[in-house]
Amino acid sequence: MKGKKLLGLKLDVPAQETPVDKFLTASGTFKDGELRLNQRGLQLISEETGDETQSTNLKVEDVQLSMDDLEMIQVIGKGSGGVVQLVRHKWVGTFYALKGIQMNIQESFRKQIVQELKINQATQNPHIVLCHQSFYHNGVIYLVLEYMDRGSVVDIIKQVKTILEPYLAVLCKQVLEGLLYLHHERHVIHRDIKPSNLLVNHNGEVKITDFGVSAVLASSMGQRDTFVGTYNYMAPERISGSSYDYKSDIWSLGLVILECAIGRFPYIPSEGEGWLSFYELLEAIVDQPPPSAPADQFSPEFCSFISSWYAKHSSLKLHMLLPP
Ligand SMILES: Nc1ncnc2c1ncn2[C@@H]1O[C@H](COP(=O)(O)OP(=O)(O)OP(=O)(O)O)[C@@H](O)[C@H]1O
Repeated sequence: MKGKKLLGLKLDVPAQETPVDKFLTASGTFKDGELRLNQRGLQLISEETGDETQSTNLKVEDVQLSMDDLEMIQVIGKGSGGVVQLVRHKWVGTFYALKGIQMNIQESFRKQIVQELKINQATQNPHIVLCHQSFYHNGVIYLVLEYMDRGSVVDIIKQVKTILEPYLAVLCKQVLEGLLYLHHERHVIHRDIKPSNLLVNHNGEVKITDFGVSAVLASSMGQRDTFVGTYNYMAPERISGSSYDYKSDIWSLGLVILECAIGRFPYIPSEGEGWLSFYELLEAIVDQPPPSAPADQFSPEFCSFISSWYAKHSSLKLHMLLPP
């Protein structure tokens, strides 16, 4: 492997895992400064003294959910952190996606996850999957997420093989609006834009999920088996260890859009035999010219959109990509 530019690649060997109970109080609570996470959810300790008799118009999401309130319907997905299940609120009938994250990881990552949960729950935008609540139960942190009933873009590609340009324009616009919100209003980089993190519902709405928490999990897992899936869509500057910023999310989205158009991951190994190693793929992303849309299959506008995206991902501003 040539790998000159990969010198900065960081592959942290996970430190010895510490048992979960080391970070719990006797009542089964995570505490990190002002933040507390237990079966009753994520709370700021200073908020607990508030006058709880004030709220008159409670919605189900305003009442802290626990495992007892939820009926498991079926498993709908599995990620590196754990399983995602479709659940129904027993009394109200609302459906949610319940995502479990195993907390048998290092304390520093656990703390980061709790911090990220706080940002997640404060994030409200039509193009970001809503995280209603979170709670801790038997060694697992559960996120109660808005249920996206058409699954992810991975499921859509499996069904339709390729997505036509007009639909791609709609998908792209919605994801860009979500990113615009994350970057400009929340000042966070998603870090893990990929097809399985773009979810769709029956109204045709596309929403970004998994910001923050999944990036922490990805770094906590280092080179475990999930590493490949997580890093495929990384921008070259991230792989080579240079500083990266909001524009790295744009690179990843460009790759996803091209994948949706051509029906396969845009980088192909030169020998046609599959990647010899994961590092070969990383090297290709760093060294090879960025993939392009085949001119004989796509409109000139789409081809130029993709090539200008890659060419300028380090200098583009998000609003330049959005139609007026
Ligand atoms: N809110 C949701 N509504 C409907 N389905 C969901 C929801 N969240 C996740 N899923 C489904 O569960 C799958 C697994 O999601 P999860 O976020 O755990 O992992 P991932 O993004 O696929 O992979 P990784 O953990 O490596 O990032 C998704 O691909 C999607 O199909």
